[in-house]
Amino acid sequence: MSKPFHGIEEIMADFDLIVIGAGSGGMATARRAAEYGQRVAVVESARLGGTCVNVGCVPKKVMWYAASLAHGLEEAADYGFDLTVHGHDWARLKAGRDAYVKRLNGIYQRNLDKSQVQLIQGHARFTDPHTVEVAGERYSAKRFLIAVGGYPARPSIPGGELGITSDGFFEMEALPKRIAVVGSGYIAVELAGMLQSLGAKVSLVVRRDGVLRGFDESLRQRLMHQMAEDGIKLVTEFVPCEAQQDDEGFHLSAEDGRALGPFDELLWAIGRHPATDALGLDTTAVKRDEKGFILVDDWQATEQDHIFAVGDVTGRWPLTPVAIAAGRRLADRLYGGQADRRLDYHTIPTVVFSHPPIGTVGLTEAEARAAEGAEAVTVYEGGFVPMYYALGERKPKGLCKLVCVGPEERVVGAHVIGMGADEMMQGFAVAVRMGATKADFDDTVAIHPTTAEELVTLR
Ligand SMILES: Cc1cc2nc3c(=O)[nH]c(=O)nc-3n(C[C@H](O)[C@H](O)[C@H](O)COP(=O)(O)OP(=O)(O)OC[C@H]3O[C@@H](n4cnc5c(N)ncnc54)[C@H](O)[C@@H]3O)c2cc1C
Ligand SMILES: NC(=O)c1ccc[n+]([C@@H]2O[C@H](COP(=O)([O-])OP(=O)(O)OC[C@H]3O[C@@H](n4cnc5c(N)ncnc54)[C@H](O)[C@@H]3O)[C@@H](O)[C@H]2O)c1
Repeated sequence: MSKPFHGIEEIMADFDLIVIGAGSGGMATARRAAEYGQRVAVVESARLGGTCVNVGCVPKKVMWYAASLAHGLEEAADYGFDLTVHGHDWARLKAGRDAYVKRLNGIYQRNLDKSQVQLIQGHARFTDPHTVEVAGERYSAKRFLIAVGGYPARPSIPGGELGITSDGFFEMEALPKRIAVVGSGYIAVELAGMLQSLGAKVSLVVRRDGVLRGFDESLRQRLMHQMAEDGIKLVTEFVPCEAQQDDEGFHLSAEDGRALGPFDELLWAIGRHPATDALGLDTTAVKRDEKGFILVDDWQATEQDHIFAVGDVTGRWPLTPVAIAAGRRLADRLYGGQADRRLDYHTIPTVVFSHPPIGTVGLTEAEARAAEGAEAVTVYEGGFVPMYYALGERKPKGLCKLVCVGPEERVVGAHVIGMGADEMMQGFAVAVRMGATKADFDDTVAIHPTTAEELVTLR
């Protein structure tokens, strides 16, 4: 099927654009390009929707809702409900979750059909800069988008192959009684919280002093405090050097000689690798960094002028809406006549679905001080207990913080941990992006009684 390729203008290619990977970034770009009248194909080796739909955001959020309900059941008595809970049916939850994901896979297929994007099923590999091979067939295109995402890492230590990763978490048929979650990023924190809330005894094993390095220090400390109160055992400064499994379960050994275990399950949540190894990139001019992430410029362009990359594979802000936004803007620029369109990677809001959740946008206090000088930074911070907890014993404390710079006190960072932080941050992100000052926040009339009002009443 492949045809000679002499340059973008004169070629006779099978497609205008071939997208490799039908995940968040790939699907969004393919459909947007097709809307502009391009002949588009998308190649996918697994299920439509990629990480987010199948083993990421979506099934994760279902589990977070389940965990939040578990907390809600505890608090129901404070509100007068006389409930007897007869345990939790993990298999039923998993079946419902799997069925929902399957429905989404179907919706993605229908969306491709509606957009007239051709789906090519199989693993794509470049055979030259203008051709990919999929299941023995060759396809050429004027342009390519690499949106292959990544996969969960395992440590290169003896026993690193034991246990599961986040992919395995979504296959678990039952709740383990005792589990070690190794890692300290988003995934470790989120999965540890869900497992604990649903009844597992969780040890969260981190290499350094705590979780979520890079997040604002106040949020990190508050979250670690709450995790401990909720019964999660945080094991710090533990650098695993070996994992073992015997009749009793899994065991972990650390470089300093400490040992942990036994556990019924061991979950590695230590980051993700880009899926670039088997892509045939050596037949192109596309460059990767030392970890395998594809190097792109501010326009998502690689070193090969007709090959672009978006999403996790670029190693920048590995979040679904970021992959989507970068991809859609790329299509607008290449096919929609919008020459300046590209994603601004500053001020990206994000949520950690912990218990309670974290919502954050912009600079942390430490980042602002480093960027602007300590004397230019003013910080407003306050703790609160959401009114929801007023009637009961359990009172998870929230915290919110505004990081401001300059005499005008422009808000460059907004950080919240507490009930509702997940839903409230989107709107505040708009304000921060627009350059709102502390006075703008103060001048905004509060909505009462809510958690969100804490951010406009900070003194
Ligand atoms: C447990 C977990 C929870 C998460 N929760 C959130 C969240 O709450 N919010 C959020 O914003 N983000 C979350 N993320 C991150 C989010 O899932 C990713 O940022 C997003 O999916 C990246 O999209 P992508 O298009 O870059 O890649 P992906 O979605 O990973 O899609 C890549 C696709 O390419 C396919 N592929 C790979 N190689 C080839 C090849 N050679 N040929 C053909 N197809 C190929 C893969 O099968 C895959 O379907 C989470 C991730 C995980 C793992
Ligand atoms: N709510 C969300 O939006 C959400 C949820 C989950 C994941 N994600 C995205 O997915 C990405 C990947 O998540 P992640 O949690 O896997 O990665 P991460 O990069 O956030 O965290 C990995 C952590 O593992 C630690 N680590 C690395 N090697 C280790 C080792 N050998 N032993 C012990 N610890 C080790 C690191 O210090 C790091 O803190 C995130 O960066 C995030 O962008 C987003």
